[in-house]
Amino acid sequence: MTGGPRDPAGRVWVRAVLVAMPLILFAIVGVLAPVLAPADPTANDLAAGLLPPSPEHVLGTDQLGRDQLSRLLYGAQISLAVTSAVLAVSLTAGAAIGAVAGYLGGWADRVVSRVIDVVVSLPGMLVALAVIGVRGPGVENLVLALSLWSWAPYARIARARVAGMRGSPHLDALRLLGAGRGRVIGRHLLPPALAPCLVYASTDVGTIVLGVATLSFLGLGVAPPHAEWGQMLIEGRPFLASAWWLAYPPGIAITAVVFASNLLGERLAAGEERPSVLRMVRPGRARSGQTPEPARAAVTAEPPAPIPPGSAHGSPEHQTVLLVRDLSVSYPDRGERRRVVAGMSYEVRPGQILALVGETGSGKTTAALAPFGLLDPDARVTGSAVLGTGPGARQLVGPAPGERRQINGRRVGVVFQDSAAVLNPLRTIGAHVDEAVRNAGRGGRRAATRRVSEELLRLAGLPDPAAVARASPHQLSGGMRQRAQIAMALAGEPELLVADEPTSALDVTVQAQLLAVLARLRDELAMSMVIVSHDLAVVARLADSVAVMYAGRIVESGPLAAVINNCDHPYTRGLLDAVPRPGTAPGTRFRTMPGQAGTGPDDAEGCGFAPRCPLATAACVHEPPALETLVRAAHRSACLHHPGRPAAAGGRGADSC
Ligand SMILES: Nc1ncnc2c1ncn2[C@@H]1O[C@H](COP(=O)(O)OP(=O)(O)OP(=O)(O)O)[C@@H](O)[C@H]1O
Repeated sequence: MTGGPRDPAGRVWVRAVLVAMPLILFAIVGVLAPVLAPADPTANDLAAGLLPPSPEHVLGTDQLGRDQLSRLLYGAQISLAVTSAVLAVSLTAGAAIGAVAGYLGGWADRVVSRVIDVVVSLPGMLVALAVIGVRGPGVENLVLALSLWSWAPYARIARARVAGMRGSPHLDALRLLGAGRGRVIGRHLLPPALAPCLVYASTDVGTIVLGVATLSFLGLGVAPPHAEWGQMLIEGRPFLASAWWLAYPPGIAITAVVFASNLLGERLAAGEERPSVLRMVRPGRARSGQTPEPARAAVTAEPPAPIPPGSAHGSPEHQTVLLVRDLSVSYPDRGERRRVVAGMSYEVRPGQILALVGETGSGKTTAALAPFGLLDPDARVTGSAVLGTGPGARQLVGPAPGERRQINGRRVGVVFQDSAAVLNPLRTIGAHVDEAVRNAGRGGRRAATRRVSEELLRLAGLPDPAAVARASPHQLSGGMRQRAQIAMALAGEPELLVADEPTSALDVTVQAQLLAVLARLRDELAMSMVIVSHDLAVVARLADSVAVMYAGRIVESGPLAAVINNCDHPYTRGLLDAVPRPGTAPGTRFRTMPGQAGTGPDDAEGCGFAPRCPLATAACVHEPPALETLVRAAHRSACLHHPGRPAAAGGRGADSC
């Protein structure tokens, strides 16, 4: 006989059933009350009033001689009936309203979201009191009153779930196949939205049972002589000292149902909200193993052949996570517009890191953030930037703010240089990450959201996520704050992470640790990244490909090894000379580039770097150099002389890297 491995899933179920036992009993007793009750719960027998528990009356009798056990069992039936009715109304209405709003987006979504916010923020019991005050007590009015404030959380959950799926390739494919709105919502969006709603419902059972009991306790719920737990409590209250069996059994029943409901909800929510960032580590996307190595070349400037959104480019060499073409950015300047980035094209392939490097003011940050609408509002962005390929591809230049919200924080995560400016000093790190999780549509109840946040903090390399979540930003070091930012950026399971100078404010050791975290995310999650840095040493440790920028243009681009070992452009040469290398003798002076950094792509008629270039000739001043392919197709450089191309006519191979 072989002992099979223990089944953890089975144990989880056993525990869930044990936790839910009071609820299961509540349901069974509620349904079978007429069979189980030994007596009529409304039959008076004044001669047998206030009898203590005995074999004849297991839970004693009340002051009217009614059998307490029978009243408790029938009380379960009433609570169960009202709770079921309220749940049916609020879950159906809430999930439907939320799903439609999440699907439609735009103003309909905004209006519904505001209404949900208002309803959720109202004290539920006050709403119920107002409704019953207007319509009078009774079971129907009780159901109406409780449903009126119970639907909103379901609507919020369903809305978030559906909004998160709105831009998915799956839905785009359905639309392309001609599926109508009703079918898309009913068949494809509601079922996944119902799952978290049902989890929430398990907790809501306790809230509703408590609501029914409270309203009956106040004389506004189920009217006497019907047995109801809240009513039994108020009837037993004057006898707490002399006849404990009147108030204690209904009190214990209410407490048990509420506790069981909350515990079950938490348990189910833990499974429901487990972060699927971890699920991203799947064979098809992991870099390690036998998966096909994505094409190394990740940067190109020509030909500008945009992949239109919706077209299917299935082969790996055509797959891009981000495809930017002819990107230009200008700002208003003394009545005119001044370009700070001009005609820039780059692309990021799956699981690859592209580094944008250059001196300060060269336009790296602008080029990296422009596709995502993260520049100042007065920036004018033109060109094309397509996120993803196939049916899920999205044109990023020019969409409405609502559409952007579906991309930023979800499909794209951003890490900024100054974590102190990003993090609110008055909020804990956990609150920041929780918010990012909720914004990404992956929030659940508070504890479940926090569990997701802690997983994300762990993923970002923070060893004690629970303690970090409780800390304020000022209690963390710069490196830890950057990791917290990374955790926030990962909340939406992004396809692309954009990191703007993520390590520049850190000391060398911490810098190395953070680079290791980013490399691990790339390697383990096959995450694509755009890293902005002025530091070629940083880039050399992390990037798969590099685009060197000068005065708003790419001057050299290609795979990391090609650019670092066989650089062509004199500007790249200058940047490399400024990097300290291992083994350099102490006291060695590093070469610095003469002159001022270029300020913009339109400031010079010819090559922007010519005024500082040791190789510049008259032609350079008048002729703007194109980004040309060197020896290998992916390696390009914009220099008339091409010193790095050994065989080129006029080339000066000796001066190359
Ligand atoms: N809001 C703005 N209004 C006007 N010009 C701007 C604005 N933001 C950036 N610029 C200009 O755009 C150019 C590129 O700036 P960007 O921040 O992209 O450079 P960078 O290479 O990332 O430099 P750094 O490393 O210093 O951030 C600079 O000349 C800068 O002055």
